[in-house]
Amino acid sequence: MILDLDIGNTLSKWRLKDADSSEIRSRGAVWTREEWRPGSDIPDLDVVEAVRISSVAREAVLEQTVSLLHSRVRGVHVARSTPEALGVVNGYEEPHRLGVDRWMGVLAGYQLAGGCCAVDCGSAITVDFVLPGGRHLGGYIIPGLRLMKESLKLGTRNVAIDPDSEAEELLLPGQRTVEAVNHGIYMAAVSAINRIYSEVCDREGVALPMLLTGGDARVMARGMQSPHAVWPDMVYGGLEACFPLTAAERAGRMSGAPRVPAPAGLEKIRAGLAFSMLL
Ligand SMILES: Nc1ncnc2c1ncn2[C@@H]1O[C@H](COP(=O)(O)OP(=O)(O)O)[C@@H](O)[C@H]1O
Ligand SMILES: CC(C)(COP(=O)(O)O)[C@@H](O)C(=O)NCCC(=O)O
Ligand SMILES: [K+]
Repeated sequence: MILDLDIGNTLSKWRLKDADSSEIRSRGAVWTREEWRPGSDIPDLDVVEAVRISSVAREAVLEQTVSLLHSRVRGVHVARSTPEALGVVNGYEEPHRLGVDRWMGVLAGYQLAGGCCAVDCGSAITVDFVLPGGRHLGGYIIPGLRLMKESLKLGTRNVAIDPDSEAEELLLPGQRTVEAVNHGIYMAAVSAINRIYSEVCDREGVALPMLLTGGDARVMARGMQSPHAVWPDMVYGGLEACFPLTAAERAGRMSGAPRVPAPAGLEKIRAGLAFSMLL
């Protein structure tokens, strides 16, 4: 079995992949914490022959995790952000500072779709662009839905929030505090992504397919104006592409990859942008 780990700021996600059949056998998530030990909520390492890790947690957490794994597993592969990989040139001035989960998403997106807009809706929402030739432009970082809610709670006296409720009637003005917060934050996040996408496509003169991942990908997808696909395993896709271990991976196939969404025409994107400027 191959154990894939995606350690985010909120949740540490794992999945077990059969090295022979390439099938995903099980998956789970635990809160990201200081220490990571196999236990009831974490898979049994006896069946694991290789581990692949993407981590944006504190370096000490990663080091501890890796040393724990090294004593039990033969192959431990830790992903790093690099200046170039798999035909993509990292757009950051200091490439190693790009969050490795973003880099994994960009590499997976490029392998699947060529140029694309990769959106990761987790603790933070990140929007990254890579052009058809493989040039990563860099991206945008905004607080995720939960962080936005928590910041309101921290910074105000009378704003009650419900961290677990999702906005439903998104466009309506809220008539209770919780509703006003949910709708406001949802509008802030989806409007930002829609605008960023249109502005960058307009500027670069190319309509790019949009791929979404992360804990809030599904709810965010409902507000996207452009054709898009949700790919829950996009970060894992980057790990597969960087460290191919199975026959399918060596042939370039990534588990759970969606069909590439056909983007709207550039003219339509530009028309939408012009319309939004008039409002
Ligand atoms: N059951 C859940 N538990 C925790 N967070 C959830 C859950 N469902 C959705 N979320 C949302 O997903 C986010 C975490 O998504 P994830 O992509 O795992 O983040 P990260 O990679 O930053 O750890 C939370 O901030 C929250 O908004
Ligand atoms: C932007 C992030 C916090 C997103 O992390 P996540 O929401 O997935 O937990 C992470 O990619 C990160 O720590 N990046 C380093 C800074 C950067 O990418 O510029
Ligand atoms: K993220």
